[in-house]
Amino acid sequence: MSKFKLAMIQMAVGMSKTDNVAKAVKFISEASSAGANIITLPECFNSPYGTKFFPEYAEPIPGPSTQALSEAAKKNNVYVVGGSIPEKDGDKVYNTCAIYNPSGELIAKHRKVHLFDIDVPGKITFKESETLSPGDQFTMFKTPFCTVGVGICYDIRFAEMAQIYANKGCQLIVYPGAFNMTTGPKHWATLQRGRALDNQVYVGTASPARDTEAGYIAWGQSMVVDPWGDVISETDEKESIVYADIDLGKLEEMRKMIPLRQQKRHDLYVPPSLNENKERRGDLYEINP
Ligand SMILES: O=C(O)CCC(=O)C(=O)O
Repeated sequence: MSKFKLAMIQMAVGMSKTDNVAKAVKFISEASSAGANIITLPECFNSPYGTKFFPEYAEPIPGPSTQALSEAAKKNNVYVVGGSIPEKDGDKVYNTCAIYNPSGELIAKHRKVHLFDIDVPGKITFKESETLSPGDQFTMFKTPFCTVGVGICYDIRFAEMAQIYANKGCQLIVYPGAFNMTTGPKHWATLQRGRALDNQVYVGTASPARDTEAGYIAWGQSMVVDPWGDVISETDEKESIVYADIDLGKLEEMRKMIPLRQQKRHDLYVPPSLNENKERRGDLYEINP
């Protein structure tokens, strides 16, 4: 099954959690009717994006929002990469993506590992760490179509993470994300094309639709990039579904023509301290064809 259809849902997210979840379920059903096999929701699909909202909207996994995703995955016989929700675990809140298989089983959970703490004076200051805790694991899952790596939004800026996913066999990396009106136009597409080109993988992103009335205005422009770095499907700022036909044959062909994976000088990239630690080095640079 080297060909499949990927859908990235760009949905408007409002103040009502119930409405947000109902909308996500409706979009999953629509994407499935259009033939999608793997469907990704945006970051924070059940809650407005903002540090004050995270604790208020947080719930455990499983909980009502992810239970709805589990049922939608099963009913529509699809993989659902559940964007993210504020996840409550004890006294901590994480920005977490729950992933369901077509039987409705939770097969993986990614807690955003790099928290979005930036300060661009006069433009945007945001500090997720005010209310969120970071995850401490990378997350991959296997499907009959391909192996998928998961990152959330700011995670896309960290090239090593994508490289580790690719080295461990991922052919697709998905990033539910909510870039903003400052970094969106400057970095969003470039980062995706960079991650795709460096690692010769497909990259897909799903953003909330833009709401100019919101406290945090998401950029939108969900897209899918192929291993050549070409944007093969994208949308503007409004609600919509981005579909892409993924062809792993094209990925393999590209990797043969430009054999970066065989040419990498792993012996030169590793700092001496790591070089002595074979186990850790293997973890970083193990190649999984
Ligand atoms: O990296 C950026 O510019 C935006 C990141 C972001 O919005 C997020 O991590 O939620």
